[in-house]
Amino acid sequence: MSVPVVWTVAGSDSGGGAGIQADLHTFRSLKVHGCSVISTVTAQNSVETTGLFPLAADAIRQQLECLQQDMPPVAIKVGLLSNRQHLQAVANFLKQWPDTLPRPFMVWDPVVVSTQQDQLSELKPEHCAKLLPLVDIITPNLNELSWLSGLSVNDESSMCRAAEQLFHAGLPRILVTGSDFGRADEISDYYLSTNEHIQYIQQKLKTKHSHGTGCTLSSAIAAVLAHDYPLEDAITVANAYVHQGLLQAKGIGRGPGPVAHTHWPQQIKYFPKIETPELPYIYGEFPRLNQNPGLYPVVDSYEWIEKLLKLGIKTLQLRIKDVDDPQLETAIKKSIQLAEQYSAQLFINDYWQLAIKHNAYGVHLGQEDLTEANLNAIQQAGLRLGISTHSYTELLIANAYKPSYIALGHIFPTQTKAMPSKPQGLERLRRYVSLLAPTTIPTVAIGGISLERVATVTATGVNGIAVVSAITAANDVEQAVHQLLTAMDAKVEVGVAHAK
Ligand SMILES: Cc1ncc(COP(=O)(O)OP(=O)(O)O)c(N)n1
Ligand SMILES: Cc1nc(C(=O)O)sc1CCOP(=O)(O)O
Ligand SMILES: [Mg+2]
Repeated sequence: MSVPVVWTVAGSDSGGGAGIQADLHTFRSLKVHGCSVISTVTAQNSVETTGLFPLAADAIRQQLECLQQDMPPVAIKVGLLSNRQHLQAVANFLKQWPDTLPRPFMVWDPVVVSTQQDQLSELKPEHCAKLLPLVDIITPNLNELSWLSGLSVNDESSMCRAAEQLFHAGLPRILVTGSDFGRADEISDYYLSTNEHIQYIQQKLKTKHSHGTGCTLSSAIAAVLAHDYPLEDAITVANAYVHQGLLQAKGIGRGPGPVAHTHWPQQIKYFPKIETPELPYIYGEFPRLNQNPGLYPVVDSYEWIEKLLKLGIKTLQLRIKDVDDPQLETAIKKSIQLAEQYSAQLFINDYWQLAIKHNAYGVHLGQEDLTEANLNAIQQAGLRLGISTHSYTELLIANAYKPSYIALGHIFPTQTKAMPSKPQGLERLRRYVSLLAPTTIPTVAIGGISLERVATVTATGVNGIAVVSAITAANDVEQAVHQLLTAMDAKVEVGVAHAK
């Protein structure tokens, strides 16, 4: 597989902790090929900056043009631009991006002042208006946001006002980094666009070795995006990469040492808590499953439920998509009663009120349902809860509710449902399964899983495999169930189950 190319346009930090050096370390750790366009050479150590040597704007232009001829990027991170001419050179280059090349994703970290509080740039906020409409996201800290917007920012509402001002200037999105707004223990990055507000929250760390965090975060966002993750996941993984780097940072030099650069974050303890204003808060956890899901058919009628229970299936889902079906409540009620007789784990998709009313074993909800459904009521009624996820970000949101299982989809292309996200593939499934392992919450893979694919999916360590068409489109259902179970090496006898 080819390695994605990412560029950084930034200053050189002779101390090796920030700027171009931090960006290239990040790119290497996150497995992209990094190209570097140097804007300024700084004489800098961990204590002070003693010299700034901005290159001529023409040197920046030539580096950019030379790279474009041969190594076009998937994403570009822009850091230190020392003056108006630098900014103009980058803006002109982007404006003339040829239609023949895919447009790269642009991340701009507007660096003005160093960690040691040295002024690094002569840029004025009014110069920045030229670049704002050409980038996809900027990643300022609170001081930089204040500087850019000309507004004082000291709480969430002034932060949102400052962001609005930049949106009016043509900026589409912003990630405001490292804000605590007076909280003692937690620190947040806020992602804001005209219609979204996501907060990435971490425990505050005591380390002083945080040199290069802003550069590292923005270059990590560019690197993860280049691997074709959605933006909210690029931010999630970049946030975890920086948190891991802060925890592992060793002091080098007498001042603040550099963030450590290791590898793609793999442990859930490094990942942020994610909140949005719409997501409900609930305390406690949902009941555990009686057994791992194993083969988990998802079907749309009572008749299917009955057939599968008789074949020995122990975890299954009733997913009726016709809201006007006059038999809806009857089908749900009868399915719940029959599954109970077979001691099976039946999940009702979507209709959580009916599931509570008829005392179902569990409910399955999608991410968008989390904001609508009454999770407290489901929990109080003692029902299990399964939650769908399609990304790192959704997985972390689901995990915070301590559900009975977490579904990971869609793994392969599926004909059964129109999906807004891309198929995740086995490599991401493996990453998610191992990320969730310490939580002991069972995982279920779904989407495009056919008999031929079952063995490789099982090998990821996932605890359940949910299928629709592999069963409902089979000519011989009993044989399909038998083959799927055999492929999963499930120790369930087929065709002999009886109600208790
Ligand atoms: C096991 C399992 N995983 C995912 C889904 C999808 O649920 P949802 O996101 O609620 O979408 P719909 O099924 O309602 O279209 C599922 N049903 N089961
Ligand atoms: C209902 C559903 N939910 C998905 C998700 O990823 O959330 S994929 C999916 C369809 C699964 O059907 P099949 O096994 O026929 O591909
Ligand atoms: Mg649903």
